[in-house]
Amino acid sequence: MSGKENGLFDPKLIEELLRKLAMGDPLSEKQQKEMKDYKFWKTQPVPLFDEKSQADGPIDSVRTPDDIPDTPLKLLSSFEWVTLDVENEDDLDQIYTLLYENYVEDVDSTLRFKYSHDFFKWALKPPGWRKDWHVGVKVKGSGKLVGFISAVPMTLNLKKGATEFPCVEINFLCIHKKLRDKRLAPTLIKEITRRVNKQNIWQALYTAGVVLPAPVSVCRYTHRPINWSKLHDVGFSHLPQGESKSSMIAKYALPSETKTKGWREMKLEDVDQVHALITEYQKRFDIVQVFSKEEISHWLLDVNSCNPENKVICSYVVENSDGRITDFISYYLLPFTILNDKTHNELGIAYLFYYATDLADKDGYKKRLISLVNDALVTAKKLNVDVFNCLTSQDNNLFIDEAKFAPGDGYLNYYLFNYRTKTISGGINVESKEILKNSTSGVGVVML
Ligand SMILES: CCCCCCCCCCCCCC(=O)SCCNC(=O)CCNC(=O)[C@H](O)C(C)(C)COP(=O)(O)OP(=O)(O)OC[C@H]1O[C@@H](n2cnc3c(N)ncnc32)[C@H](O)[C@@H]1OP(=O)(O)O
Repeated sequence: MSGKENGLFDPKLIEELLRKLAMGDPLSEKQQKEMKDYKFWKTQPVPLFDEKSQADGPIDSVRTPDDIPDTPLKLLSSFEWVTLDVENEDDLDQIYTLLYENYVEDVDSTLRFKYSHDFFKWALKPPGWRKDWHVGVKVKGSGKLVGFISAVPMTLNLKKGATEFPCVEINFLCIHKKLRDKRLAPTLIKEITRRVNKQNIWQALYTAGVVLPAPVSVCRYTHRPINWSKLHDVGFSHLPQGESKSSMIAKYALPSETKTKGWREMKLEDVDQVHALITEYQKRFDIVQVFSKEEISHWLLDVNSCNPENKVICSYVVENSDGRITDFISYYLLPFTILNDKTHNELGIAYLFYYATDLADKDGYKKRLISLVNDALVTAKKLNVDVFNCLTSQDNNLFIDEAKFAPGDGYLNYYLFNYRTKTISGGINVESKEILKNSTSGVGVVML
């Protein structure tokens, strides 16, 4: 049952919110076009829809960086390629402005992603990051940034260890609203591909709300109100029939303190143990990111953050009486700015990130996940989070109901560039899109 159906939310407003959170609409006819209509994507090394089973592996013929042109594709004479420097505050401001004003679809939007410089530094500067993978298009003369795409390095592991290769994660593709539908996106995609190929990397992972040829998996967004009263104030949650405001507030109330014994914030000294824990835990999924210890420090602790007060990533561990770390859980914060509301100017939003536990027994495992997530919700509330999101990826389906997450209308499609493999369960029924209760997904990788 979706959040809309069970009367949790005001249908129109919440649908719009969910779409923005998911960066994509529920499947519309326009999106379900045929392969021949994907003028750009049909020329790219990606799997077709409903492909007859073929052997797993790269789609393109083998090439070397020397086979790749040294210079970028030509742009119209009024535009130029730029490389953005995420260590330079002015460049960060330009990325911020482009995304703030254009990453959300509707012109009259009252919500904007409240990106921060810290968020970009975290998202765009993991170990091994390259400046020339932060690609922009500017208008010559005015110097205005009108297009952006980024790649960050990662190691991907498929099929429970059977295949492992270096690849990139592509994110933040954005084109100024006034330049939409002019085929600039394919140009940016080809340019980032060229720059990545020059480094002898031939595969990429990316997610999108839109349907493109052809998803390796699809997950559904779910949402857990934390501050129901505020969500109601700003018009995102309506009062279901037969309920009172106080009954809704009581429904979503959380304890003031965490309950798991040994729960505490993750520290730098925990990196080795957390690295071992997640490496073991990830073996249960079909598509995962392989982390180095350096990457764990970056993604879970944001060790290079200049502003520890302005948290982007929150990670907690459970340490037992022997000093052993048995579990960890993390989430990242990306609030919305609310425009035109007299009382509230920000909506606090958390996204579940990575977690792991060493508990193997089946019943205990589910209970453990529920208590970890509930404790994460308690900590998120203290950080002024109003709604906590998670996908049907990982083993999230085991706690979604119990921790009071409601399915949304947003879906996230996962794609591999230049790699073919069998589709992976995203924790939902592919036809009905219903969440598979008590059945988990094969998707272990979490994308921003
Ligand atoms: C080895 C290394 C490989 C590296 C590269 C790996 C691939 C990376 C792929 C990128 C992963 C990005 C991951 C993220 O960041 S997902 C987030 C995407 N960004 C947004 O949704 C922000 C708001 N929207 C926009 O800024 C624009 O509408 C965008 C930029 C999305 C399209 O601009 P515009 O609306 O002005 O269109 P066009 O005329 O230029 O181009 C039309 C063509 O573009 C295809 N299109 C539309 N949306 C997407 C999309 N989200 N991924 C891939 N392709 C997309 C579309 O099907 C059509 O192709 P075809 O239907 O004719 O075939």
